[in-house]
Amino acid sequence: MPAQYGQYQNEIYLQGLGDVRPPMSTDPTTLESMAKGLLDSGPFGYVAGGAGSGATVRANREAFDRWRLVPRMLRDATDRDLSTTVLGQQLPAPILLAPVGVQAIVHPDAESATARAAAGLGLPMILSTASSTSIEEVAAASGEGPRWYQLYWPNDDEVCASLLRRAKAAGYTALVVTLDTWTLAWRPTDLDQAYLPFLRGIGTAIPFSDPAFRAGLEKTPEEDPQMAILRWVGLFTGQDKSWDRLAFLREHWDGPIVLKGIQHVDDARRAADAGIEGIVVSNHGGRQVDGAIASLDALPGIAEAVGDRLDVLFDSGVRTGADVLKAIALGAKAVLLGRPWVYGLAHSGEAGVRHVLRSILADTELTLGLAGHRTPGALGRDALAEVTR
Ligand SMILES: Cc1cc2nc3c(=O)[nH]c(=O)nc-3n(C[C@H](O)[C@H](O)[C@H](O)COP(=O)(O)O)c2cc1C
Ligand SMILES: O=C(O)C(=O)c1ccccc1
Repeated sequence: MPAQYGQYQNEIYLQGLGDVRPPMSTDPTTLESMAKGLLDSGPFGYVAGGAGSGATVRANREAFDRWRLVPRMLRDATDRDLSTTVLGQQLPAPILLAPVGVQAIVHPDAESATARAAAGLGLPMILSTASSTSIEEVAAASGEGPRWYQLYWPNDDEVCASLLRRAKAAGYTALVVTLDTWTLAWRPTDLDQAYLPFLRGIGTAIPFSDPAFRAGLEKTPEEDPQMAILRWVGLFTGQDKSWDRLAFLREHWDGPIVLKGIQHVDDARRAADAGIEGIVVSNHGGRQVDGAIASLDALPGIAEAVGDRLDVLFDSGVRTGADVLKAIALGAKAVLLGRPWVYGLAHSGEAGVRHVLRSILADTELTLGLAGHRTPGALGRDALAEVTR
C-alpha cells in the first residue's frame, strides 16, 4: 500500500504556496496553550487538568522522553502501511479516539463532530457513557465508520443492560469497560473553580434519554433536572464490583470486551484468565491516581506478560508520531488519543478534530519510514534506546 497519511504534509506545503497556513498548529504538544486562549477557564481546566499535584500527568510525558527511537538506514521504507488488526478488526492505523465525555463543554457539535472526523479517516471512535450526545445520534454521525462503546459500569443492572442493548443495536462492535473512574479523583483545578460539567444541566452534558434510567425517576429529568443529575452521578459512584461480575457483561454483550485502566501486571493476567479480549494500559491521562506510575512505564511488563493472550492497547500522554511508535515498540498493538483532538474540537469542531488526527497520522507515517520501518509491526525493542540519567 502506498504511503497515504504523509500526503497531509504535501497538502500543507502546497497551500503555503498560496500563502495559506494550516488552521492551527501541526504540533499537538502546543495545542493545550491554544485551547487555553479559546475556552473559558472551567472547561479548559477540566480537559487539561489532572489529579492532585499533576505528578502523573507530567510523568506520562517524562516517560516518553526517556525512550528514544534508533533510526535504521538504507532500508527501503518508501511504501509504508500503518494498518493493523485489533480485536480481529482491520484498522487503517494503530490509533483510536479515546473515550472523552461531555464534549459539548468545548464545542456545540460535540460528539457528532468527532464521530464525523473519525469516520472520515476510518479510525474507531470510542463513545463515552458520559457523552453529551445520545448513542443513536453519534452512531448516525459515524456513518460507515467503526465504532466502539465505552461503559461506565452503572450499579443498576437494568440501566447497564439498557445501555448495552442500545449500543449493540446502534452498531457498536466492541465494548470498552473503564475500571479506574468509579469515583472522580481529587482534581484541584476543578475544585478551585467549583466546576463539574455534568452538574451544569441537561443538554450540556449527560444524556438522560435512557428508558431504564428514566423509569427509575419519580419526576422526569425535564421536571426535576437536579434529581436526575444526582441519580445519574450516583449510578456511577462507589460501585462494589469484583472480577466475577464480568460474567454479567459477557451475558449482556456478545462482542469483544476491553478493560480500560489496567496498570498492574497481575490485573492484566486476571483479565487474560477471565477470557477478556483486550486491555487498555492507562492511567486515565493522569486524571485519577495522582502519583500513579506513568502509563508507558507500566506497558512493557504487561505486554510481556499477556501480549500473546489478548490485545494490549495503550493511552495517556501520546502526543506525537514518535510517541505512537514508542508505545508500539514497547508492546502496544494500538494507542488511544485523548486531549489533542479535544483541543482541535474546541478550535473548529469536525475540521479541527480532522486536522489534529491527520497531523498525528502523517507524523506517525513519516517518522516510521525515516526510522527505517515499513509497518508498525516491524517495531521491536531494538528500535528503541532507553536514556538513563
Ligand atoms: C475531558 C476528558 C474526559 C474524559 N472522559 C472519559 C470518559 O468518559 N471515559 C473514559 O473511559 N475515559 C475518559 N477520559 C480519559 C481518556 O479516555 C484517556 O484515558 C486519556 O485522556 C488519555 O490521556 P491523554 O489525554 O493524555 O491522551 C477523559 C479524558 C479527558 C481529558
Ligand atoms: O473526566 C474524566 O476523566 C472522566 O472520565 C469523566 C467522568 C464522568 C463524566 C465525564 C468525564
